[in-house]
Amino acid sequence: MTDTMIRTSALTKRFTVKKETVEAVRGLDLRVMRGEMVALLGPNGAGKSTTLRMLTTLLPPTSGEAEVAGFDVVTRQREVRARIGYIGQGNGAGHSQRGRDELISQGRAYGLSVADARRRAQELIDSLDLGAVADRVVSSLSGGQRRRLDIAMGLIHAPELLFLDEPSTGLDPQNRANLQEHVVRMHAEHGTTIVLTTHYLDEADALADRVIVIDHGKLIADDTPERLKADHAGDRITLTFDSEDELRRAEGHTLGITAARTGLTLTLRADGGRHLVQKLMRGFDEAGVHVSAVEVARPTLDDVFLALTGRSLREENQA
Ligand SMILES: Nc1ncnc2c1ncn2[C@@H]1O[C@H](COP(=O)(O)OP(=O)(O)OP(=O)(O)O)[C@@H](O)[C@H]1O
Repeated sequence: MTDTMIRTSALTKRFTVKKETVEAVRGLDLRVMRGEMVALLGPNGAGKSTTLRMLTTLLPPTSGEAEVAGFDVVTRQREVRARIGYIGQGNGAGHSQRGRDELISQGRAYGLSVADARRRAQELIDSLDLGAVADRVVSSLSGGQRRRLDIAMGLIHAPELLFLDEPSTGLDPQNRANLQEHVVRMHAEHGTTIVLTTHYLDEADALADRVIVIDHGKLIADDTPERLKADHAGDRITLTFDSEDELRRAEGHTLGITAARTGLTLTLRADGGRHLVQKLMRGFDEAGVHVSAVEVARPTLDDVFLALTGRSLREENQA
């Protein structure tokens, strides 16, 4: 058994549409170890889905290599598929069957005996808290319940590696928190390696041991959420003023730090925010500038994302 669960080397995918070539993934070198929980992040069109599709054998690479659980994704597709679970967006469970029957059929499709499929379905119903809904038809379940059933479907054959493509998209905050709790539990109880993509950076921060950021098909950062925040984004200092005039005068006393302006608010980014605020306030005092509110916030992964890609994932979501 290999300790490296995913290894890619110069993995590349080009699409040609009407004589135009799109380089969706450009020479990606990745490594994910057994038992890790890794978040793959990137703006829209960065190449996340294409990468996942290559790793799950659904799409052949144009060049480069990828191995999953020690097997080449091109020449050993069957072995790879037997070891992975893939939960895409809105696929998985159908509508007309009861949840439990969907699970059992899925288990049978993976070659489990009826008895094993039943046993495994029951285990997943218990561990994903699906007891109350397993005997209802899938079409009657809530979004959060459906998502948990999708996850159970992806886990029926006890995969070593689970790909979760935007697991909580479309869920309300409560269901999202609940789903996260289940993912954490699955990971802890079974040691399943998990690779997830998400548009919620707080989710990546809460769940992932490691965050891999890709943009324009290339890897641009790969580290723990803590180190990414420490390395790529300073504290955020927000200063609010009572009037345009106060704000304009304050702009001349920001110690040379660039300040972004929104309405009557200035936002500055710098390391050591608390210490800096004291210095700024002394400067404002001396200049007779009145500040009506001051806030210092530690950086979030969204700040890191903005620093790395020049785009905010939050803004993209709202767009
Ligand atoms: N089948 C295809 N044919 C042509 N171009 C494609 C195809 N699939 C993806 N692309 C292009 O490849 C690039 C990467 O797309 P991909 O779907 O991998 O991005 P993503 O990071 O998953 O984006 P999102 O967050 O929007 O899902 C995009 O420019 C996309 O338009």
